[in-house]
Amino acid sequence: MTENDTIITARHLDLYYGEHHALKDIEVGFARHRVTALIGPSGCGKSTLLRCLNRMNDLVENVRIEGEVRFDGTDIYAPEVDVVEIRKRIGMVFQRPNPFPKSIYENVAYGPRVHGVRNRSALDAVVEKSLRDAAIWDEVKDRLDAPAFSLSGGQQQRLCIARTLAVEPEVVLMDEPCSALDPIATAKIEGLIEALKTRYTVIIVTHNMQQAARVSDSTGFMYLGELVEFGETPQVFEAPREELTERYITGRFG
Ligand SMILES: Nc1ncnc2c1ncn2[C@@H]1O[C@H](COP(=O)(O)OP(=O)(O)OP(=O)(O)O)[C@@H](O)[C@H]1O
Repeated sequence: MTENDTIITARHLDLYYGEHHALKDIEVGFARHRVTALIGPSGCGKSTLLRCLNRMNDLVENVRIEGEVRFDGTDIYAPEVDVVEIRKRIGMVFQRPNPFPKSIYENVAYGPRVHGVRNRSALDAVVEKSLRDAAIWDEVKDRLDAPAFSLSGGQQQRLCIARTLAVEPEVVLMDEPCSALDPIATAKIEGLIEALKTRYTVIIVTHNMQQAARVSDSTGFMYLGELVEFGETPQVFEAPREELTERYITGRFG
């Protein structure tokens, strides 16, 4: 992979929660306009790695990060970096849908407003586009003023994706976005992820190996804070190079 194809690169990345060494010398490049899945047993560091990529771990007390994360060549941990700008360009969708206690419209308009869009027709346009891109426009277009909490869980998650897309990120990080959803809502989000990669780079943490195999182009397998294997998804699932990976994906673990 050339530097150009890689949008985010981690080099010699170590993370400590107090004494606990949660990420160990991670070296990885995430490809632009592709979907990358991070898999591995509970507690192996998937969410921690994901949160390092847009500095979400800054919000955690007692955390120490060493090494480098570069986004389009810029070291995102450099002192002069504007964290708000980084989180705008690298958005995040969480495990449980977390809409604001506001209307559907206001949830999506919030980010663009914070970033300076004031004009009502410009906001209307961005709200419609984001809801369309998140494949929920048809379901909500006649009730944009209804509370976000009146939507189903799956709809709320797509609304949260629309809210993330509204500030035009380049990368969308998803931390187990389907774990609180039923199979139908999950299928909708998986279809959406496939559609998003033409314009965005998606990095998704999932417990669900079938989901990783279905949605991703590349897969990273983590174990005890290390990135054990990283490669094209069919290779990782069908011909893993590492025995640990093979044991995990065939269910012969522990
Ligand atoms: N805020 C925190 N403070 C202290 N330790 C933490 C914190 N967050 C995570 N850890 C620890 O770091 C390790 C990695 O956690 P992380 O949540 O990244 O794993 P994970 O692979 O995403 O797990 P899961 O699949 O269960 O969500 C675990 O041992 C966890 O207990």
